[in-house]
Amino acid sequence: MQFAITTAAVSANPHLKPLVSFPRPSPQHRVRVHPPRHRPNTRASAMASSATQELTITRPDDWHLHLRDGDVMAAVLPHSARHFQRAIVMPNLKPPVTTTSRAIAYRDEIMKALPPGSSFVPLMTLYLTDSTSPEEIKIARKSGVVFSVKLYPAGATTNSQDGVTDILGKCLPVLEEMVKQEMPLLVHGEVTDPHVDTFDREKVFIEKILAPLVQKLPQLKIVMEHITTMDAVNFVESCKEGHVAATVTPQHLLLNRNALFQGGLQPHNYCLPVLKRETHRQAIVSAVTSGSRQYFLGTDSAPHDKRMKECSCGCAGIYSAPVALSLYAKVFEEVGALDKLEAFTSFNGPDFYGLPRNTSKIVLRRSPWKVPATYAYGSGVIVPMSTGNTLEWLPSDQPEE
Ligand SMILES: NC(=O)N[C@@H](CC(=O)O)C(=O)O
Ligand SMILES: [Zn+2]
Ligand SMILES: [Zn+2]
Repeated sequence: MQFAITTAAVSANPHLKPLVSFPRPSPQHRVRVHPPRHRPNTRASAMASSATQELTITRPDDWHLHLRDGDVMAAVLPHSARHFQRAIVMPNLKPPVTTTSRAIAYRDEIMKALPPGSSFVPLMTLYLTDSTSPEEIKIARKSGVVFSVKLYPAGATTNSQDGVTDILGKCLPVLEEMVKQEMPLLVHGEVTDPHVDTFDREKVFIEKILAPLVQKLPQLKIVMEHITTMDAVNFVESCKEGHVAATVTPQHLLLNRNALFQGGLQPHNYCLPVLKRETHRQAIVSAVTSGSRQYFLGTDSAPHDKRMKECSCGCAGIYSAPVALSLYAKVFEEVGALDKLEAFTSFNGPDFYGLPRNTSKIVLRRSPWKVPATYAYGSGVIVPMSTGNTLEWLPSDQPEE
C-alpha cells in the first residue's frame, strides 16, 4: 500500500454525484500519514485531515454481498462493480439459490446486468437446506462458479424460511463432502429460539452450534458472516487461522445499538444480527485493525425498498455498497491503522478462499463527498447507509495498474 500526498486536482466521481463541492486544501502541508494508534485527535491527525492525500490499495473484493435480482439488481450492481473486483453473492433470493443450475442462471443474469466493460466477477453461493445432497456439493465444485455454501438457520433473517432447521442433525453428510471439496461454509450465526434475547443470539449460536460444529469437523472452512460481538471475536481467534474467519460490515464497525434509537426509531440502521452495545463495537474494531488475517471485508450490503424499511414491520438490511470503502477507510483512519486497511480489504479474503489476490489497484482520495439521500431503481428508491452525510475518502472508479 502506498500513501501519496498529491498536488493533482481532485476529480469528483461523476457516478456518485456529490451534491456540494468543497474547497481544495493546500498541498504544501507535510503531514504524518500514520497518526499514532488509538489517538485519533492528535495534532498530527488533525493536520492529516486538512491535506489532500491519496491511498493506493490493491483492488478490494466484497466477501458478503446481496445483489437481489430484477430492477434492484440493475440499480445496485454498478455500485459494487465500480469498486470491487469480485463478490460473494448471497443466495437468499425468492426462491433461494439452492442448486448449482440456479446459481449458474443467477450468475448469467448478473453478467448481463453489468455495465459495459466491467471486469467484476460474481462468486456464487449455494443456499443450504435440510435436503441439500452431498452430490450437489460435488456438482457445485465442478461448475467452477460456486465458491461457497451459506447456512441460514431457518427463520433467522431475510428470506431464510427455507434454511436449515438442524445443521448437526440434518446436514452432516453435506458438510463432510464440503470438507472433501474444500468448499467453505458461510454462516449467519444466530439462533432462532424466540426465548433467546435478540442481543444474545450470536453468542448462543457460537456456544450451541458453532463450537460443536468446529469440534466435529475441524477441517471444515467456516466464515462467520457479519460478526457483531466480542464473543465472536474471541471465538474466531480461538480457532485456527485458515479454518475459521469472519467478515465484518461497515455498520458493525461504526455504529452501536444507540444508533437504532437516536432521536426516534431509525429503521435504516436496522440489520441482522442487530447492532450491539459499544463494548462489542470496540472489540470488533480492535480485532479488524490489529492486522489479523482472520478478518476480511464483507459489506453485507442489503438493499430494501425505502417503503419496506419505513413501515410498521420493517425489513432488516442496510444498503452500503456505494459508501462501504469510504466507511472502512474512516474506521481504520480513526484508530491510526490505515496501513492495515489493504490486508483487510484485499488480501485476507482471497487468501482464505484460496483465490489469487487482485492485481489492479484502486485509489482512495481525501476528497469529501456527500452521500446521496436515495438511489433510484425501477419503481422506488433505496436509502444508503450514511444517507446525506459527508464522507472523507472518495474511491476512484477506475482500476489503476
Ligand atoms: N443482514 C440483514 O439484515 N439482511 C440481509 C440478510 C442477512 O445477511 O442476514 C438481507 O438479505 O436483507
Ligand atoms: Zn446474515
Ligand atoms: Zn447478508
